[in-house]
Amino acid sequence: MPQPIVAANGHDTRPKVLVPEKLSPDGLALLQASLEVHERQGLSADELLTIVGDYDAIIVRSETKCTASLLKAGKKLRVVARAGVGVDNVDLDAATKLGIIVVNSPQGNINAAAEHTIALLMAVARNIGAASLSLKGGKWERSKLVGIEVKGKTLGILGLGKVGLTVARAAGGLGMKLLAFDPYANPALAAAANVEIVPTMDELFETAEFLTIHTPMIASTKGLIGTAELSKMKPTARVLNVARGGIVDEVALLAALEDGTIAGAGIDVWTSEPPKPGDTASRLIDHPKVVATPHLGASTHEAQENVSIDVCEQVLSILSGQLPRSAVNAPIILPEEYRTLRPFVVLLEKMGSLYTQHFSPSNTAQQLRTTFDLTYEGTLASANTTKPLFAALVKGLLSPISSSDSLNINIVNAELVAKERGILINESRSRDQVEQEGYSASVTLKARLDPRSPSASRVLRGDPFDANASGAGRRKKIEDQVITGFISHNTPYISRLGRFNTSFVPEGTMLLCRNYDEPGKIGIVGAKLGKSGVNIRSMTVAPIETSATPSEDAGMAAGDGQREALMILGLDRAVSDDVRKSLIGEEGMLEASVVVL
Ligand SMILES: NC(=O)C1=CN([C@@H]2O[C@H](COP(=O)(O)OP(=O)(O)OC[C@H]3O[C@@H](n4cnc5c(N)ncnc54)[C@H](O)[C@@H]3O)[C@@H](O)[C@H]2O)C=CC1
Ligand SMILES: O=C(O)C(=O)COP(=O)(O)O
Repeated sequence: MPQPIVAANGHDTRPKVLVPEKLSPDGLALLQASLEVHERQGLSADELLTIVGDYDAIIVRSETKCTASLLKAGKKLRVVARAGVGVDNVDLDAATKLGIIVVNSPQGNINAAAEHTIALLMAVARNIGAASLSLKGGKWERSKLVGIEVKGKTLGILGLGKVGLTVARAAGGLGMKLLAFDPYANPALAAAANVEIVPTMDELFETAEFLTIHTPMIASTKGLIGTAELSKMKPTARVLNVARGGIVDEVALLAALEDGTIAGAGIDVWTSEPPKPGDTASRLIDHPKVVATPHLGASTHEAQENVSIDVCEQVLSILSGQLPRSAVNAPIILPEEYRTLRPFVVLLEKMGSLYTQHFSPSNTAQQLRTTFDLTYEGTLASANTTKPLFAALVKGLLSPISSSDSLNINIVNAELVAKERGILINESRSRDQVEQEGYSASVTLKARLDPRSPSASRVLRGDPFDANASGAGRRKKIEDQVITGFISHNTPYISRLGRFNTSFVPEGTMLLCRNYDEPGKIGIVGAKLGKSGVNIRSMTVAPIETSATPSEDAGMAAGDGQREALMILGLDRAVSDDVRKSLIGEEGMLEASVVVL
């Protein structure tokens, strides 16, 4: 949980949450201890745009339009929380691109929406709206307001998801016959609720005495019910919409009511909310055959408490570095799964960063354009998801060459970002036992020739060393660009770097020197570093019997079969590039790179 932090100047530096709509205080109370919560109802779109940049999270209902420009203006935004189900007011593509997690509350108001649908069903069947108005107007019109019973009538359900099924169960209790059209319906759940799934939408339109809509508002459902569909319905039929305005075309619905194509409608949601005076929605609201409510489906105390607590808990999770339970634009990862993966997330980020700094420092943020094989070995091969590891690797690869504020990479946008930067990562699993030295899982990152550029076969990439150095100091084959890491006692280790088997903790500033395995090399490096005021904190030497031959490995003098060693030094401060270069000039020193991990 984020802790309250007060800066030296006394200002509150807790993460900030903007709440521009009415949210139940039950959830907000959870935030108040560790976050700065600003409830600002009634802001215009422009005002919102001006202030959103100050906030780490925004919690909305259906009124706030989280457009691409609003999300872009939210420079610090890490989460958009929708206290409800429908996320059609959030530009999900833009959020994903920006690495902003969008969460919702998929269960909290389902019952409320279903009960509201039943309320409209009964109100439409029994003329409740008109009767109430008439009586309040001093009239007593019993014979004019005779209704119909729903018992024995057919309810057609378009969209048999959570709300649709809950409506079905309640309507079944009222003795209705239940039909549904939903290409993705769960047949077992449908059968258990006595719902017959029909193969075509037309069958629903033709048979239903009441048609109720419970699909989300997405491109394929916008205007799903128009003049053609309404004309297939019985003249006695009534339409209910507690899903979203615009799924039923309002102009077509008004015409169908006026010319008697259908008998009535119960509508909770509108194309434009609130409807503007004089527009079609307003004419529908005034229509005597319509029972209208102002988007009240989720407006019960119970539902508002549920959704508020649900999304506030998720905001807290995300702002404290955990994963939410209902991310709309990210994979669902169970907390216990994430706990197991967490040390490897740290390892993968370090491996990515080590790769770029050691093997590929001349690349730019725009294009890393490399193909990698990433293999999860041992027990890690059975992980349900590797998304957080993938994201950590992409972040690590790019962090040394991107400014940190442009680098909001997480499970939401990692794949997109990798694609944009030309990075191809092939993930695979190897169940071979890696039980040794107290660890049972490891990860290997291997660069390989980019199949996208055939000419790459002779291109030697990633010279981490001095391009002016001659002979052995010059270049490294892409096949040698391998890093293996493992976790022991929650600490990340590198066990292979290039051709060297080693074991070191990738942390802080490190100097990596390849040299002939001869006496005196450590002394030379130590003296040079000491002269420039740099202390050595740790040291590991990894020897190798080199296998390179001059013909295979252009520019490498190691083909003479001389033993090489990789010296890995942990340093207490940064090393200037001049000092690094001066090391390569020394007798038997082949390469030197500095990495910060
Ligand atoms: N009026 C209000 O206050 C409330 C409105 N809602 C609305 O209800 C919608 C549904 O909510 P849930 O049931 O929780 O969603 P859900 O995702 O559980 O169910 C939606 C169902 O619609 C189906 N579907 C999608 N396209 C379809 C199509 N072209 N034809 C037939 N079926 C299709 C899906 O397969 C899915 O089973 C939400 O998206 C939201 O817009 C939800 C809560 C409150
Ligand atoms: O949850 C939904 O999809 C709703 O439509 C509820 O909207 P609201 O939060 O009441 O503005």
